[in-house]
Amino acid sequence: MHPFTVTEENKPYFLEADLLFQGNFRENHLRFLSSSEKAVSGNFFGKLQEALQQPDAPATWHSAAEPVFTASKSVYEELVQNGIDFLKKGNAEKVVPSRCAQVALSPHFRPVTGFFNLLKQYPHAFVSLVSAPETGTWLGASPEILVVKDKKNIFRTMALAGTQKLAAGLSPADAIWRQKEIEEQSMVVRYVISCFKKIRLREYVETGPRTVAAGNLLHLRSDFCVPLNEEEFPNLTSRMLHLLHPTSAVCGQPKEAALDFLNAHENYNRRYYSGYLGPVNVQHETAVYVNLRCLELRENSAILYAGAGVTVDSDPTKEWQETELKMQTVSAALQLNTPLDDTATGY
Ligand SMILES: C=C(O[C@@H]1C=C(C(=O)O)C=C[C@H]1O)C(=O)O
Repeated sequence: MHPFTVTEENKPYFLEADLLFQGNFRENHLRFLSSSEKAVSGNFFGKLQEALQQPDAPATWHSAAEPVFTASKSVYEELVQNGIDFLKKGNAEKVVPSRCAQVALSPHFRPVTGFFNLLKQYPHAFVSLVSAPETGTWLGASPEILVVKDKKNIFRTMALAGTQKLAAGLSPADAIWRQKEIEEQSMVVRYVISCFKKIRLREYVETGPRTVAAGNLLHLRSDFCVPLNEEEFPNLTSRMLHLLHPTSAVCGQPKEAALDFLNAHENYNRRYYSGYLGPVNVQHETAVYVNLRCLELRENSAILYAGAGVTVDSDPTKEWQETELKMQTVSAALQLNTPLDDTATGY
């Protein structure tokens, strides 16, 4: 779990796994990787079932004490307008201002049920629930790969940007994009290629952009893949991870100028939102995702986070609406009074 920017309050944490299971949540469908894991799992699943069967027992999770600075519509629109003015002066090409909003939690809320709700609704997303004393508790359904290295030693990353609402009755293939979104996404493509260039890697395969659905939204996505040759490019995955983060999809372009703008104007702590998370070197696979479409749990509330790519052609009210739509992705997890549904848990 890695924050957007590393500071005294926001540190990266490597959380070591005690248990890895693959398959359906129901124990008879699980495949354990070792007998010791099976023993640990008995205890883990027993406690989990118990907690889920007693929805009125007091719920506890790790909750951070950081102050919360939410932005109203007018404050966020002003931030976007500041971003547009900053870009018009020629300081940068793109900035990604973000904000958070706080919503009350139902006393029946259970993080694990929220996790399963997200899993059911977004079968193609990276659905995660992380709870640790150091990070607090985060729940999310990310559509965006930062770096992947699969079992076949293929490296992958993507350029995801440009957002529109998925209209009822239409499929992603019917989407029509404006120049603003096409340019915004092509900046992310150029940024990914510039990272490959920094390490003199020319053998990547680029496909797209094509329209993809992520919950109620559509994005433009280009995919990059590199068959890994460890001799020529040792540690490519970790080198690319450090070069890519924060990408121009969540920060802006050029990176330093965009970061300066965000540090000076965003006026809140992103914490782990737009940082990254995911399994590292688990069974020879690494899958690190950008921490987007996420919420953070506090004692009696949830903090929703979202941002929007701003270029000189942006309209502050439309960018506000975009952040509202992005927040809806994960707030879907907050309708949590439904009992655990077995059919929702296969992955
Ligand atoms: C910044 C976010 O999303 C990113 C920004 C996008 C955009 O500006 O169109 C689209 C997808 C993500 O790369 C977010 O979800 O908070």
